[in-house]
Amino acid sequence: MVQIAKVIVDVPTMQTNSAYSYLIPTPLENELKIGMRVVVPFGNGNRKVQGFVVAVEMQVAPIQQLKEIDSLMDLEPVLNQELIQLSKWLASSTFSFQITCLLTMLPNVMRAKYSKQLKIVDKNYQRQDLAKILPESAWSTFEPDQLSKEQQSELSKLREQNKIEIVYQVKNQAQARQIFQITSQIDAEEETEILNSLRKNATKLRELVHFLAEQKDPINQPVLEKKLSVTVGTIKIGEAKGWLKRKKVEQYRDPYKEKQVQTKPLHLNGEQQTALTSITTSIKNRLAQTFLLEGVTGSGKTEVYLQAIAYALAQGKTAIMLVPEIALTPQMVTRVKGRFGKQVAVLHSGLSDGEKFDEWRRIKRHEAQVVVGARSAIFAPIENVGVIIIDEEHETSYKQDDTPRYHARDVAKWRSKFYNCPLVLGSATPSLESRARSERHVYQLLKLPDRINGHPLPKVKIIDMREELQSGADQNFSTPLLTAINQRLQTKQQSILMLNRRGYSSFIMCRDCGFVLKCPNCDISLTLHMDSHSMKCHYCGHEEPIPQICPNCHSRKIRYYGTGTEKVQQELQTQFPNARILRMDVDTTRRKGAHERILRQFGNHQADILLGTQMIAKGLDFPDVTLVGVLNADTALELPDFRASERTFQLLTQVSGRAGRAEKLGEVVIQTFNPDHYAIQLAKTQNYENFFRKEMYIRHQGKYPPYYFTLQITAAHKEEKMAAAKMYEVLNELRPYLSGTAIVLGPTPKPIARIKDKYYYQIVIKYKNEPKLHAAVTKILQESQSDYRKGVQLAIDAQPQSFM
Ligand SMILES: Nc1ncnc2c1ncn2[C@@H]1O[C@H](COP(=O)(O)OP(=O)(O)OP(=O)(O)O)[C@@H](O)[C@H]1O
Ligand SMILES: [Zn+2]
Ligand SMILES: [Zn+2]
Repeated sequence: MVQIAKVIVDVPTMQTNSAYSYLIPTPLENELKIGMRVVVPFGNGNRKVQGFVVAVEMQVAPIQQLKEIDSLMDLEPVLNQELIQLSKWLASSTFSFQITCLLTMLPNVMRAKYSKQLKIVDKNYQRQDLAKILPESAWSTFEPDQLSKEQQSELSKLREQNKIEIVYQVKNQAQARQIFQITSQIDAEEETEILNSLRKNATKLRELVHFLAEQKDPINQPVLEKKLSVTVGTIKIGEAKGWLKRKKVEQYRDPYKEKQVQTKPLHLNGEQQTALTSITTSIKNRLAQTFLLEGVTGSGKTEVYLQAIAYALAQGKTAIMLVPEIALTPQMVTRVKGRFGKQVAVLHSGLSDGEKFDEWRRIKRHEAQVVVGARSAIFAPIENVGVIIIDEEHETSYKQDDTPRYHARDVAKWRSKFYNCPLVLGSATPSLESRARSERHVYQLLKLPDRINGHPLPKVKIIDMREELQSGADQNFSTPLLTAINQRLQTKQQSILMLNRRGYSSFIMCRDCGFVLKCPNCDISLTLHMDSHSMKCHYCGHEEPIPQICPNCHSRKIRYYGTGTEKVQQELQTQFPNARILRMDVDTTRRKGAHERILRQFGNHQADILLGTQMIAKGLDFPDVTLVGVLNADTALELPDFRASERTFQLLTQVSGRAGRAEKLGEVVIQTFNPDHYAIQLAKTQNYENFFRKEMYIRHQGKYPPYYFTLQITAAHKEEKMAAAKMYEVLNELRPYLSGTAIVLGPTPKPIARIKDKYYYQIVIKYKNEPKLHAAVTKILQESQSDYRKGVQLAIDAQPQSFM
């Protein structure tokens, strides 16, 4: 019998979902664990590649010669058994490779080529002893694959005993920042004695002694320095006299170190209480139930989440809470941290790699019990989960648009089953899929139909821009909107204005020949940006100077068309010279912390108007905002997509919900060229239930989700005919496996047929029940590996968010 490790290898050009067997070298037999990364020889040339150990088995000595594990990349598992199991399911359900899924679950620093260091973490463990195993010179650029198996084994044991660890050297941030922690060595009795021995005018020393006599808990040196305004010198005297002990401790980078205001649970209203009780009952009874919490904007969903988390913690469990990408996170993080303080770990894309890694380690070491984060936080290495919450569950950002193309909701469901804990999906405008599932009692529907304290929903006015323009109004601002803004300025209330297009104007056109300046790499017009004085492509980032004469006919009559946030800001300022305007879009929030700053300024009344793209539509809770204006409600409606109405309704309802959340009444003005469209009409009354029924009818007619499942397959190539040919080939291969009830759309070019100099062709399959489809597509995926060399990229998206 021999010990065999099953390893999923990382070979990008030859990916497979099956694990390879490797012999475990004797010195590593006890140290190699499932979930560690290893270096193994692979292929004929015995090239060294990294891989994940996913199983360890005893086998009768195999007939063919097995290769040996080369070395351990980790001294401890980086993924636990649950996550390894999850990766397998994820690979299958998203048609991707297991290695891609495993890597997706790790923080960036562990994926990239950062250098590693060996650190002693147990202060009782001696440097000399470690030096016996490995010379100190090898600690700072620690490369496990350069070591003998015996050395690796020894180090692994030390890690297990928590004496050492591997740290990653993150650019310009020393890994694991160290600070001194101070522990008092004196008590009240000694205080008098010591004070008597000190000179009267040694004020600082006396203060220090007095402080130490009362301070029982360890305190960080910087905090102490500030508190007593003493110098390091004074503290060192204290150390020399034996009044205190100083010890180096690791300080995590804390992106939210500013003091959080501690908040207490609010007294719930009846509906909140009913919803909470359903959830806590599931937590208590360990039921993997999915709840859909449908509550109008401002109905207090967040408070229900917080109390459900509190309940889970009280039961000795942990919690995961997902929030949509970054825009919403600052306010939400503040609210969760305000309730649970240090127990919270935050994971989202706004953090640096180092910060994310620190938070990830805190979770892994069970130092954090609540994880709040964006999509990928669903892979947090947290255990013993008691409740999972997905706020704004309808948000598209929960679906990753690159491999693995997973939806966080599906991963959450898997983990909820694994831990037998409830999953709570919350929204004022649930996705049609989720709402339909609650109709069939797959999910349990919980409703919060009213705003807190009986505050009414804001009054919504729909403005027909066709009429407005005929009566000579401004392009961007109707008379009623201008009047409403003016009123707010007079009464010192705040306004939020949304325009779903950034930049200055959406395109430029020659009035003589109709020429529109397009991106050379994509089938899309370039957007004018005044602040950078350039034309930019929002798809590939291409940038070029603003043309003064038409490149086509050399006419000088080049005009700007369409409006972006930049131009509106300028016009708004002209209309209201004294108004203080903040702009929030991708361009103004590129820098780290910019989001937080803009929102803080608005919250502090340093501005009257917050103007932005859809980024400002969700989650914001500012009591003095009484006006919300939507400058153009039609941008989403015009897209050739089956979800266009759903997106429009959701966006309008969400953004309307920002108005009148506290005592003062709210008003919403929506400008549109399609005032009769049902998505806009129903957003007027914010009647989700009516919208749901109407939209379900239309989806049923069109055979779209949630009545049908969908699968999108896309081929990309530099040459259009190659992309098209591949799609026809795929379709021919699939046909025999499809039943007569499946509907195939395409092959067709994508609505934007060319992006970044590649042509895209797609097919969409709509189906109800196709038992052979999964296997057939998996096979096509495996075979497509060989197309890589021909430059054809195949992408498979199960249940895509749109067909665009
Ligand atoms: N039981 C309660 N008593 C008093 N105030 C409450 C209660 N529950 C929530 N609130 C307050 O009401 C406001 C709206 O609540 P919250 O932000 O949780 O609503 P929401 O449903 O999550 O909103 P949205 O979906 O619009 O983001 C908040 O300021 C919150 O502090
Ligand atoms: Zn021209
Ligand atoms: Zn482009």
